Amino acid sequence: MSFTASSPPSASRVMPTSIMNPPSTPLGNGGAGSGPNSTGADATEIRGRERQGSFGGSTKAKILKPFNTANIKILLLENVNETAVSTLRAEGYQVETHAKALSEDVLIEKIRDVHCIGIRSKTKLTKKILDAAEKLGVIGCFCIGTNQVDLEHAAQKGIAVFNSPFSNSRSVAELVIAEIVLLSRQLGDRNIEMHQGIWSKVSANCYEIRGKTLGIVGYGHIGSQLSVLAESMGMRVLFHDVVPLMPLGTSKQVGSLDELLATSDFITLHVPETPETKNMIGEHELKTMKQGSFLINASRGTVVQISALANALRSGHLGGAAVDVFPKEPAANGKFFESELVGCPNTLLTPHIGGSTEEAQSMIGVEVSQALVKFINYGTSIGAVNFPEVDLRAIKDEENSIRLCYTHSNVPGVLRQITNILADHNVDKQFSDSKGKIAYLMADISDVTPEQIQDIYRRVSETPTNIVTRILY
Ligand SMILES: NC(=O)C1=CN([C@@H]2O[C@H](COP(=O)(O)OP(=O)(O)OC[C@H]3O[C@@H](n4cnc5c(N)ncnc54)[C@H](O)[C@@H]3O)[C@@H](O)[C@H]2O)C=CC1
Ligand SMILES: O=C(O)CCC(=O)C(=O)O
Repeated sequence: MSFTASSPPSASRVMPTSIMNPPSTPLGNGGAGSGPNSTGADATEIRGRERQGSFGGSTKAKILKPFNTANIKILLLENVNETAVSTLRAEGYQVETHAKALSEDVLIEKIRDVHCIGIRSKTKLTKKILDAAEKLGVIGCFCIGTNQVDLEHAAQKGIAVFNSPFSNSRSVAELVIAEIVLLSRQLGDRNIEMHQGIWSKVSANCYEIRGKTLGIVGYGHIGSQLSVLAESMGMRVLFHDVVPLMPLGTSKQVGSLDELLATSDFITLHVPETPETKNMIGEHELKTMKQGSFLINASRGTVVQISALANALRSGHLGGAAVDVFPKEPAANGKFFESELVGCPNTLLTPHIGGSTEEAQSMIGVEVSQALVKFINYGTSIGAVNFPEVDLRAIKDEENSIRLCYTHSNVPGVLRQITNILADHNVDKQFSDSKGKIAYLMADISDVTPEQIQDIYRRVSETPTNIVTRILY
């Protein structure tokens, strides 16, 4: 593709190369129809769309996008909600969907030439898989947890990762409330017996939850929502968290995990998967829990040692457990599930459905797909979990203005290089931030000719600290 002076007057155009190309990708490899003069079917569609941000007053904000959005390939796995599919297709992107997670081999093949991938909790985006991705610029986790992605490696490759921090929190909290009642009344076992034709009317060891103590481990979005719901049902709420947090209602933060375990009738886990939470609940912790108390895990499978839990249930030390997440989960519906917990007394097992409600999935689909569109079209990284968060006011709707998005190594001297490159241009506004080893700079530049755009692109992408350079216009 080449730049000519006769670019269409208001068609959105983007960087001189394909979107999120690796630094080594040569200029102009966008393929047929990807140049600024191309009249891709999406170009007219784009013009009518709502504009990002505003300048106030009557100044028109320019819609920035990759020039030919039909060239952008998005791979959505694990039955990502239709709201996401339609949002992304409405942008003109090519969207391929799969109901299941893919095997590693197939994923490596598929990820090679996509610019964006959307996953839920099953797809592991490891270093090996990320290294196979030649054009990947952004990952959408259509869930809360992001432990399935090698976040640091992604950042080092200039790949931003977005998630939905709280769209399914309420769904998880409601499931846990249901489980507290089910465990307390041994409903799982009664239900199994009835389906086997066994009538077993018992009240021994069945309790109301009113007045009982709920111990929440991890008082974040889910834990705190649960706290409110549990108190409204008459429970006393205690919690343990690594940071001091404002207790909601009459709940109380306790000094240690052991204190919480020793004083609660129900323990529920709502921590992320981290090195610190791996095997957080093992033999010692289960022994510390009260005789006849209950454990609920809807966080991540690695947080609980399954053998120790199975022993505590079979020995009768625990009165029951509800487990939604497992160290090894089948890749798809219909696949065989096995666990030492199968057959344990008063044990509710669910297939990682904490966040699986129509409401949550629909909200997640909208939230994450919008973040992806903003990153692809405008470079906005607000909300990214592994990336510096950068945004700028909308760019003025002027023919010759561009946005430079530069992901680079976070080392001294970079801004001096960029300032030198942009020294003779009119930089309207600029913002830069860093996170760990990488930094991200966004600059809006006006009054640039196509030749100058090429020159800026070339000089910035050739800086030794370059990770990814994009120019949106
Ligand atoms: N079963 C399911 O379908 C779902 C599971 N989840 C899981 O639940 C987890 C929690 O979700 P949110 O409440 O939204 O996360 P959050 O980030 O809002 O809260 C997590 C809390 O855990 C605390 N924490 C971290 N490490 C800790 C430690 N070692 N000890 C004690 N507290 C610690 C944090 O300080 C924070 O307050 C997610 O990371 C995800 O893995 C989330 C949604 C659905
Ligand atoms: O619904 C999913 O696939 C995953 C839910 C979950 O575990 C999360 O949001 O972290």
